[in-house]
Amino acid sequence: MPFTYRTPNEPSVRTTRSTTQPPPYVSKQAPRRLRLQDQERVEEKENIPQSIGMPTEILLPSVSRKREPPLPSSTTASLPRETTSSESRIQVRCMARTRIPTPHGTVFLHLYHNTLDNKEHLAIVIDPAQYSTNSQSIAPPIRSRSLDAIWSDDETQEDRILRGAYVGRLTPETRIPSRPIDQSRPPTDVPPPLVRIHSECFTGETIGSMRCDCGEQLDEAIRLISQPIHLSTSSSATIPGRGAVIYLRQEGRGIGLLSKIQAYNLQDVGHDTVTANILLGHKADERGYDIAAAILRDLGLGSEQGESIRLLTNNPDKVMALEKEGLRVLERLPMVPRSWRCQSESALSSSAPEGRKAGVSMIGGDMAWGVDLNKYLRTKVLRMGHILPLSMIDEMQ
Ligand SMILES: Nc1nc2c(ncn2[C@@H]2O[C@H](COP(=O)(O)OP(=O)(O)OP(=O)(O)O)[C@@H](O)[C@H]2O)c(=O)[nH]1
Repeated sequence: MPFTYRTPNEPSVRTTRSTTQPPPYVSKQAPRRLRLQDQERVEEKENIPQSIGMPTEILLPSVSRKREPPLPSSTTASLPRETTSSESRIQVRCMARTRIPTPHGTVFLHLYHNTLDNKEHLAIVIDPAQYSTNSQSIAPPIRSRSLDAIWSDDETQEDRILRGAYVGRLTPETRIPSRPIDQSRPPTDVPPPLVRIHSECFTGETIGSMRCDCGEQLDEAIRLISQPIHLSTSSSATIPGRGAVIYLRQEGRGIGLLSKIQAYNLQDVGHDTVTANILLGHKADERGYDIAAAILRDLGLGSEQGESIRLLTNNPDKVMALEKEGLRVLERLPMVPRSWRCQSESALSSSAPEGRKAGVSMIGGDMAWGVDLNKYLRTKVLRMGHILPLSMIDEMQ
């Protein structure tokens, strides 16, 4: 008996299936925008305040138990007065920041809460000059306004250190709490920071799946942002690389891991990544970038008061979404798959299947290549409008 996947707007598609299997799958998960509308209606009805109120648990003996206060006025005040998009509503707060050593150098992981969803979105800030003990950087430090704000009158130095509101290095001997930062940034000759908006991909980033290029892209973004910056004023002068990866918890282009796993099975029976989403009752892409924009503003990146940004992406939607949010994107830089750039036979391992190299797609790993990935990349270009030269991949066939 034929198996029919029904979707509200699409004609049904038939594949073959045994009669002993369960009834056809119909996704009960509405597209993201509809879900958010529903959530807003419930909030309005129940008059739930749009502040973020989570308790701060004790982690240090000297830190007192406190409720998290409402968003600091500095963050709210940084929002433009006239807004047409969601930016007037969404507020973010950096709850904690810490140093993470990586194969590409030191990064600062920032964990954010927001007033739109209950996910913990992240910012990976690459600005090692802040960590350096000996240099006075000529570039403005990339810091979170909400993290550096004073959260309450009785906030102690220990509270601030615990949540990462410190400057320089944190050591057993050195603990220098940060101060609230000035909104304005003096203009500099330093090139605008590199920024990537990255969407969560458990399969690609955690278990090294080569169905997609997500793991490699995350690694490549951190690597690129960490590269020293050559200053135009002098051919030899460089400063440490600086920028940020905004890591959004929008697994599977916003459809969630369950649906993405089902979509992979649809891909194995012959559909591409776009059709698979649609057959499950989703849109090809259900992501939003309003939270990313709010986080960037909080970091002083792309906002009126901050620096403009250079965005690492092949996806024109991301550039448009940020510009619609009022952010200043000076330039788009492509994310060309490593295997496309490194086409010689010797560059592809002969020992591993499909040219896979050890550590591929993990942070600090090598390049990914394979039949599934090839299909995925092609579909992104041909059906999702991603800007990549397909001629490069064709030369590899
Ligand atoms: N639904 C679905 N999501 C996928 C699939 N493969 C990867 N993803 C998700 O796709 C997201 C990444 O989006 P991509 O379309 O690869 O790239 P992008 O972020 O739009 O564009 P770039 O900035 O150029 O990388 C992550 O959330 C992944 O979990 C798939 O086959 N189906």
